[in-house]
Amino acid sequence: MDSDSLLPLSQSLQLPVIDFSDQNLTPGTSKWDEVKADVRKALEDYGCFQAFVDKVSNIELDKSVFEAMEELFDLPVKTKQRNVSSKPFHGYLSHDLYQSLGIEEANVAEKVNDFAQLLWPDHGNKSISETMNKFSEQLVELDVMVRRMIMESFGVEKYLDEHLNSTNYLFRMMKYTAPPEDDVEATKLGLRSHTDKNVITILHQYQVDGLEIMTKDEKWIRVRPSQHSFIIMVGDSLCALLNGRLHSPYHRVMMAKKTRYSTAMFSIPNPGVIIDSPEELVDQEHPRLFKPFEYIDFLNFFHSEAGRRVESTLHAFCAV
Ligand SMILES: O=C(O)CCC(=O)C(=O)O
Ligand SMILES: [Fe+2]
Repeated sequence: MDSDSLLPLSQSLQLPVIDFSDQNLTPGTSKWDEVKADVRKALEDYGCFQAFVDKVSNIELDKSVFEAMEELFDLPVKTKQRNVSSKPFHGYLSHDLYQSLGIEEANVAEKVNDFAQLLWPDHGNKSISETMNKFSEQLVELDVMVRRMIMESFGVEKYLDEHLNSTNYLFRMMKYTAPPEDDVEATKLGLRSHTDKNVITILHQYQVDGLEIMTKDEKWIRVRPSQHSFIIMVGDSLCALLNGRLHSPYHRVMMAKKTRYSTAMFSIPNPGVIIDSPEELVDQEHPRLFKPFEYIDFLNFFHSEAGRRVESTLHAFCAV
C-alpha cells in the first residue's frame, strides 16, 4: 500500500476527544478510571485521540510558543544549523518547504536554556526559553498521565516507574512554508506518511491545519487545530512494548496556502534500554510479535536506505 496515494478523506470521521481538564483527575479516583477506559478505547480504535485541556493560561502560552517559533525560524539558516545532534532526526532539518528544530531533554530547564544560548549567544533569549520550559512542563505532565493510564489499563502498572524512568523527551518545532501561489507544481505534501518511532507523541497545530491521521480502514481524518487540545499518538516503541496491543497510526501533513507551524513532544527510550514486552502481555492468544531491540538501532534502521523503503519499519526491523 502506498499510504500517500489518494485515499478518501473522511468528511465525517473525527478523532475521539477526551476531557483532561478536570483538576481532580488523579490516579485512584473514579474520574481517573473513566478517562482511562476512554483512553484505552480511543487508542485501540485509532492509535490516537485529542486531549482537551481547557486551561485559561493556555491561550496566552499558545500565543507565546507560536511567536517564539516565528522568531526562531526567522533566524539565518547558518544560526539554525548550530542545532545539531549525534542522533538522526534530533537537530535542525530542512527540505523543500519543511524545517524543524529540536530540543533534546526538553524537560530539563538547563537544556532549554542551552538551546536558546546556542542560537542567541549574546543574551540567551530568556523569554523564549521560559516559554518553552513552561510548555514542556505541561506536555510532560500529560505524557506521564497518559502512560500511567495505559500501563494500568493493561495490568502492567508494576513496571510504570521503571518505564517512566527509561525515557527522555525530545521537543520539536516545525515550520511548513506555504508554497508560492503561482507554483502549480509545488508539492501539496508537507510531510510524507509515516508512523512515529518513539513511545508517545503529543502534537499541536497552530491555527493552520494540515495533519491527517489514517484510520484502520485506510481513511484519512483531518485534525482541526485547537488552542485547547493536544493530539496524543502511539509510537512504534509503545506498540512493541505492548506486544502490538495498541497500533501506531500512519499520519502525514498536507499543505494548503498558508505557512503552518506545529510542535511535537516525543517520549523516547533511553540509550541502553531494551524494548521488550513484559511476560504479562504474552500468552497463547497473544504470541510474542517482536524481538527485543534498542531504540537507536531501530532509528538507525529507519534512517537507512533499506529502512526507508519498507512499508512497516517495526515489522521489517524486529518481527518474530
Ligand atoms: O507537523 C505535524 O503536525 C506532524 C509532525 C510529525 O508527524 C512528526 O514530526 O513526526
Ligand atoms: Fe509523526
